[in-house]
Amino acid sequence: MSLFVPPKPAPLPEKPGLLKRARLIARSSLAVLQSGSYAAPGVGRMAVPSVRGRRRWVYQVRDPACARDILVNRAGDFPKGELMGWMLRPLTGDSIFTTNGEVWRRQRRLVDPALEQARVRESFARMREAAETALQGLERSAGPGGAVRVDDAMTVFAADVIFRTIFSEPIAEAEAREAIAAFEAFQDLAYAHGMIGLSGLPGWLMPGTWARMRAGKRLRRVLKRPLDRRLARVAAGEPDLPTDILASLMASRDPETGTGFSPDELLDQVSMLFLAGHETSASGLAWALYLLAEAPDVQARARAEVKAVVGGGSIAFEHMKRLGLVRDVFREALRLYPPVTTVVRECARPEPMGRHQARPGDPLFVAPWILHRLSSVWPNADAFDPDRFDTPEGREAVRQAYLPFSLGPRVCPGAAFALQEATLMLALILGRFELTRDEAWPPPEPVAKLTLRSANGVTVRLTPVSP
Ligand code: HEM
Repeated sequence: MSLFVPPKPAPLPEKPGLLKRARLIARSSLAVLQSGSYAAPGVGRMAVPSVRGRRRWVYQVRDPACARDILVNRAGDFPKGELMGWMLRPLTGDSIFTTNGEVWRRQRRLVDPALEQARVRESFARMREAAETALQGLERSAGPGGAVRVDDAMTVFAADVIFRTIFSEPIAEAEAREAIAAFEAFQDLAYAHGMIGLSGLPGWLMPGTWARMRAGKRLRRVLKRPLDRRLARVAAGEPDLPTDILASLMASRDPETGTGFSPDELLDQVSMLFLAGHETSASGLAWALYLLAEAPDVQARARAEVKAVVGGGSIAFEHMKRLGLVRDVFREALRLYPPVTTVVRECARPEPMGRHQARPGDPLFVAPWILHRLSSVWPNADAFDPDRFDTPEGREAVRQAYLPFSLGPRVCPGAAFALQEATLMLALILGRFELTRDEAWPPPEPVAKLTLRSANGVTVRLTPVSP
């Protein structure tokens, strides 16, 4: 069986000048990652323009052992940088995503119970409602064999899932549009500001700083409405309140200090869950659908699995663990197209990085994008091969260099949630449609901002299949 090998983005031009480099990085952080090799582990570095006179280096970590040291073994020595906090603060406040030290540890202790396995199981029915709504939308936009922008459809779906599982209410269409538009404006500016910020330019001098703050506020307003409704119901002592992620966040008490989240902190955490939980899942799903459309053999086998497991009835939580191939399709999409292409940390003190000496404050780009494609670790690294997870070589490669959800103490607490929502959505789509390439659509152009997207969207033809 021949495997589908998606085209890799073009490598960086040989020795681009500083301005050209700045333009490439402002468009996509893949420019930093693509400057290194996909063949062998290593740590590279790239100069970025600096306004502070002294040359600034960004380190590109594509060595599995070094990545593990930074994220797992010595995580405390490589905190998140203030630049990321500044970039995201207008949307997520001082939430778990950007804090460090004791503040982060307390937040993590309070957030973990909201996303633990049992709660993910409880969320299944709400995820299925959102998936059914998304399917109806796909049916309407596809018609027979029509081309559909599946990246847009998956963004609305993932936003709806987050809304329903946090608040136990669907997101109204107008609110979804408002939230997604605000988020997109925010993400473009936040990314550009983060990259420009590497140069040391103060935020108040960057064009678009106010627009980023306004976009963050707009999105927070959408999320504050259902939060206020719930706080009012709790204050009124209403019985039978929903048991959902918000209820868990409100009830959470830090076992060490006995404190819970204040209403302002709740808004920060809810906004952070919206940011961390919808763009990433939407990105992974869109790439998975693209890969399935290009790999008819894998698609047919995955559809047969769905039919064998679910039969003609409604999909249930109990089916999830038997949808192994569908799940591996998603895991393989996360390998080739990790939604978080770069996990960014900084040095707290001088550190040897490969052949170089990094200085305190130097940014480290730990790169799932490259680690997942290292030809010295992954057999047939560039091919779409979901069966690899079932082979001894594949399992070894996963152990060494598979980190779509990061690793260590700051590993994504939403991983089980994301795998469940994606397996469910893919299974429902496979049961309802055959996916084929849209010949009018040029191959996708991966562009990494806060998450990995395709510059020209992801379009797939959907043809209804008989049940
Ligand atoms: C395919 C989907 C997802 C992917 C690929 C993903 C990936 C990641 C990665 C790589 C990180 C580490 C970022 C860093 O350290 O800089 C992270 C952190 C995080 N993710 Fe996810 N994520 C996904 C879905 C979700 C979902 C659905 C939720 C919540 C419902 C979530 C909540 C979080 C939170 C709260 C953090 C911060 C953890 C901390 O710093 O302690 N993620 N995610």
